[in-house]
Amino acid sequence: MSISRLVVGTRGSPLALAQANIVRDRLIAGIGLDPDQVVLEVIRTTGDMIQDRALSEAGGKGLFTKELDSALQAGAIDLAVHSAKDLPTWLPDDLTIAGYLEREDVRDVLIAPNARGLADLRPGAVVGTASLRRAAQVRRLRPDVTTGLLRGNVQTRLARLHEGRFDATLLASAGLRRLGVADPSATILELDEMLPAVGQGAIAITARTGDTPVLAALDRIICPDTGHALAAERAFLTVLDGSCRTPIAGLAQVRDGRLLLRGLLLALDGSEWVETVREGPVSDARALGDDAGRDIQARANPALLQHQGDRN
Ligand SMILES: NCc1[nH]cc(CCC(=O)O)c1CC(=O)O
Repeated sequence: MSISRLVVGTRGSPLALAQANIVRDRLIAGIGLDPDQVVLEVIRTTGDMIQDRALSEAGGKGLFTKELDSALQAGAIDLAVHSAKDLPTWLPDDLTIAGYLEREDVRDVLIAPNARGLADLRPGAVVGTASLRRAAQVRRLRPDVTTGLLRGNVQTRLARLHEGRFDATLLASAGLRRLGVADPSATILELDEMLPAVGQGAIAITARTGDTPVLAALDRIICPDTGHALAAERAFLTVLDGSCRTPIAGLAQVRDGRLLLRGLLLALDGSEWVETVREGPVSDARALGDDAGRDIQARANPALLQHQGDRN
């Protein structure tokens, strides 16, 4: 069965639209559709309407996906584009992750008008972020630094920072690149100081389970190595339950059929952490992730895991 029209569901934020347009361009080039055969359908999610609270207090990641899931289930869209980072570990049975585009830069960036890195922040600096993972890793290296809630889309956060309320903020390099933002105050953070979130830098595409024509079309634009990396990272996160109140970082990198996975769990204030590394063939991706999660579970101070299962 050949495809005559594809409806791509996306959130309406500038980053979401940029990502949906990347997928749309790939579909047009990859399966030879006319531009007018691939249309974007913008869907507002609950998460887009919450500006004042940390997401961890408002109910977690599913807030960005629920409405897109419903649109897929209702047949209003044929595929949905997500930041893999914001995709919950659990999906409804009738939906599936068709795959991921080739991953962008996975690293985080420090945006600080007066500092060239974490070590260079003034004593007692205030870093704005809504990410427990970023806050914990900043405080691991700089216990003197305090963190304050700064959320909203990328442009909002940059605007608040440059108003002078914070000394610095952290953003994903991938998002800045996709938005074409080149902030002169940006310094890339290396993986040893700031391990990214599971899925960071990857664009995920979901579709209906068993929708063969759509899944076959998506097969032609997805990146298998990113799929292996994400399988390991998501298995890792699933073991630890990825509670929004537990800072967790994880990154798998694939080279020549081998996968290297790093996982990290931290105390909220960065005073304690447990890390683990697994290496093996990509065919074992899920098992490596699972194993890494269990290793952290076994070695972590139980107090670090106490928020497990909090997610609703
Ligand atoms: N939670 C918001 C979000 N989801 C994905 C990205 C960046 C793009 C990516 O990681 O692929 C961002 C912004 C940020 O963290 O700076």
